[in-house]
Amino acid sequence: MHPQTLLDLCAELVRLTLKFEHPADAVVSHFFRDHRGLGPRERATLAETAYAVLRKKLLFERLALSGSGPKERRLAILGFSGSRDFIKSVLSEQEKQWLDACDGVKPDELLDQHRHNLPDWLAQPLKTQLSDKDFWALAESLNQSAGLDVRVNTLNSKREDVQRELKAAGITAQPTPYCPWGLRIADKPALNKLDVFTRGAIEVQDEGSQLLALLVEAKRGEMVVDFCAGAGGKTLALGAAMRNTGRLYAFDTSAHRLDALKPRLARSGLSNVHPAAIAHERDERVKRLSGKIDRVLVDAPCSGLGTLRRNPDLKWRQSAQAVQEMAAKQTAILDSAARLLKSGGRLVYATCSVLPEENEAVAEAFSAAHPDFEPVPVADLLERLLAPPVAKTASELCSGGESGRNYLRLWPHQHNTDGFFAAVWHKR
Ligand SMILES: C[S@@+](CC[C@H](N)C(=O)[O-])C[C@H]1O[C@@H](n2cnc3c(N)ncnc32)[C@H](O)[C@@H]1O
Repeated sequence: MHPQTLLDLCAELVRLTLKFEHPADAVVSHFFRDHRGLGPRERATLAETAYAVLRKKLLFERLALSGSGPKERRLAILGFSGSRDFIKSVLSEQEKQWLDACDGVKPDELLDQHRHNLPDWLAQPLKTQLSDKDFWALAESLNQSAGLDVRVNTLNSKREDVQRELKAAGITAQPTPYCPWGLRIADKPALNKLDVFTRGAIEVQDEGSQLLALLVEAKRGEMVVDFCAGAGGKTLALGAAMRNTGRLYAFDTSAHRLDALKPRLARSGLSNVHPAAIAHERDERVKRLSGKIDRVLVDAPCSGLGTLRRNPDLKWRQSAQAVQEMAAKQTAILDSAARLLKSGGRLVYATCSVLPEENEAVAEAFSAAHPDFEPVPVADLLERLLAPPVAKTASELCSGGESGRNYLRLWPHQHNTDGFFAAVWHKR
């Protein structure tokens, strides 16, 4: 494809994603369906350019002020994911001079917002939680793309065997640093055609997500509920931990998301999973199981702001008000899901948000309102669940409470996972 045509397409895709009418990944997929002739490299350039603009929107809009021509073209030039020489081959003299001037701008000449590229309502609570050094490290890491982790299906495979099999296919994979089920894959190759994938030995899943499922510690023969199961990333991990025994209910209000679980279940070899679409968190099905369940995972709907490496558009599509509304929803879901537990059972509340409003605040309000639920320090659990030698460093994954051990708190810049939170209770 001629570079000029590619740049025009990049500008068009940037225009469409910046409308924020739909999630960026949906806009990109739709665009590719409308342009079927695009090759894999062109698709990669287009998607990465649009994502680069979403990541650095504030900086690029500031730099674009001094250019000329359509704004989306200027943004696409700044975010273009190919080489500078390639893009310059199609720019006018004026555009080249402007781009050189932009490349020459030094970070210390910029306002903070143009360096961190976060909306104020999000930057403020992050600055409150983190040291200055950590805040800037986080901002930097959120502007990188995420790595590729897989969870090995321990029902039918061993991690070291899968690692060897991937190596034979030319793919380098290392055990994830914390989770005993995970492999971190180098260079993000396509995995879905590999035998190891089609026969259900691996599922793509961030190490942080794997750790949330690990905290449930689901066991053989138990009754377990994955209350917000979605497409079942954690359901599959729980089912394997239960060794395909007992009963694992996968609830969600979205039948559409649960449908996406079905092919994954078929690959996994699990037959102990019972997906069920519920109308809302107080659905009859939930009431019927009240007091009967050993373990409940509430992987709550949230702002998703821990996943900005993958979904950079969320910082522009979410708002402080939406987060507040989300926190009310999370509280209602957690309250309702807790009723499922029998005494001695375990409740795990999790989000992929980095905001205390959706995390510690929800957990602390729940503890205060439910004296029959005893908070379990997550660091204690991890010391037992992680393999040595990382088990000794479990507290580095945690924060909250006087000892700093109460909650799981994963950060992209520290743990190389998405941002995650988890709180755990034991029902007395
Ligand atoms: C964070 S996602 C779940 C991701 C999933 N657990 C996984 O590992 O792939 C949250 C899910 O909660 C579901 N949800 C929203 N409101 C709900 C409710 N009131 N009761 C149950 N699920 C709900 C959403 O449809 C969404 O699938």
